[in-house]
Amino acid sequence: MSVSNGASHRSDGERWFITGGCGFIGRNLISLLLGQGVPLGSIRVYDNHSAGSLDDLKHVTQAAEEGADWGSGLIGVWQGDVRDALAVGRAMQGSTHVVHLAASTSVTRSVEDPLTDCQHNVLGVLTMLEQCRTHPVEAFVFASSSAPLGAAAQPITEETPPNPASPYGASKLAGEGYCQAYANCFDVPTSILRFGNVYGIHCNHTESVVARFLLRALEGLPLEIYGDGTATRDFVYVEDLCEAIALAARQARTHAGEIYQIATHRETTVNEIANILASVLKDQGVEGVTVNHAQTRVGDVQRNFSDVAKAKRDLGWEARTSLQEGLSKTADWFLQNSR
Ligand SMILES: C[C@H]1O[C@H](OP(=O)(O)OP(=O)(O)OC[C@H]2O[C@@H](n3cnc4c(=O)[nH]c(N)nc43)[C@H](O)[C@@H]2O)[C@@H](O)[C@@H](O)C1=O
Repeated sequence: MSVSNGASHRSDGERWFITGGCGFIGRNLISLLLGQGVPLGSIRVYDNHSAGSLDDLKHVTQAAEEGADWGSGLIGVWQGDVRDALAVGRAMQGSTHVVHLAASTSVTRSVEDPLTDCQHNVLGVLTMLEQCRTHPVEAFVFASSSAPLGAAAQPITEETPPNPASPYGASKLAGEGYCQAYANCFDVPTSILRFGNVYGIHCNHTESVVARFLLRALEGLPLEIYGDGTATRDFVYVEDLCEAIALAARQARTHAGEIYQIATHRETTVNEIANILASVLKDQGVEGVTVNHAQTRVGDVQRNFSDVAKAKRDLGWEARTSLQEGLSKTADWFLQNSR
């Protein structure tokens, strides 16, 4: 099957509501939707400004304004907490496609403070789903992760039994459960996407390995590898991931309650990431990148990569960007924006 990832979709009548839309993935999703022809006034962002603000969004488009209304010709940015049912209910009025990206995304922070992780990730999604029960929508896309699966046999598939290795994995698993329950019990068209390790442009998420490596290299500091660097992950380029979000949202009614792994089926070690980045940076004039080793983190799994056949079969999606190309684009963006 040839996969076009939905480039020519008609977007008439869609009104996108993106929680966490000022953050890394949100900014890229907005950029993709605008490129697909979704009008500015058909996109609304709901964000607590913890990982991004209106100013960050302005790297993607200048046409965004606090509180702008649907159809105003501007992206509306509404500030609020996803656990605040009243505020989120008000902001969501009129939306058709909800993408729930707002979350606490750090495995390490979840180990330090499991309760806060739970409050953001579990109560957050539940509050959003409650709103979709009372204000019906065409789609509710939930940003999950491979973290619910923990140290499972590799590659993981949608059939792999969950066994979270961290509170973060547990909170994402609970979110998946609520999405399935709301699809089964209340007919909310939920789509659960388990993201691989996302990297790419417009990233200010300084805790993920690619961003941290780049920021340190550009400051002339050694890359810090936790453990011996043989841990593996499945790195997916953010633009590819956003194509999957848009496709899943537009097909949520057909596949309500389904889980999809959104990654590349390629297993890459942290050492390989360090090596590719060092060579990409060298090509761009940043020489002499070095590496330090630090202790392994609690809650980390050793191996993780995903079978992605189900997303290709049902959604018509597959990742298109090679690791070399994606890391090169990412390094380029950091060189231009982080100094
Ligand atoms: C799917 C899942 O993906 C992410 O969780 P993560 O896999 O913990 O991501 P990470 O980028 O923190 O670590 C990846 C690997 O890289 C190792 N590592 C080495 N050296 C450094 C280092 O210097 N920094 C970091 N951060 N990691 C390092 C680290 O020990 C681990 O083995 C989240 O986005 C999460 O939201 C999510 O859903």
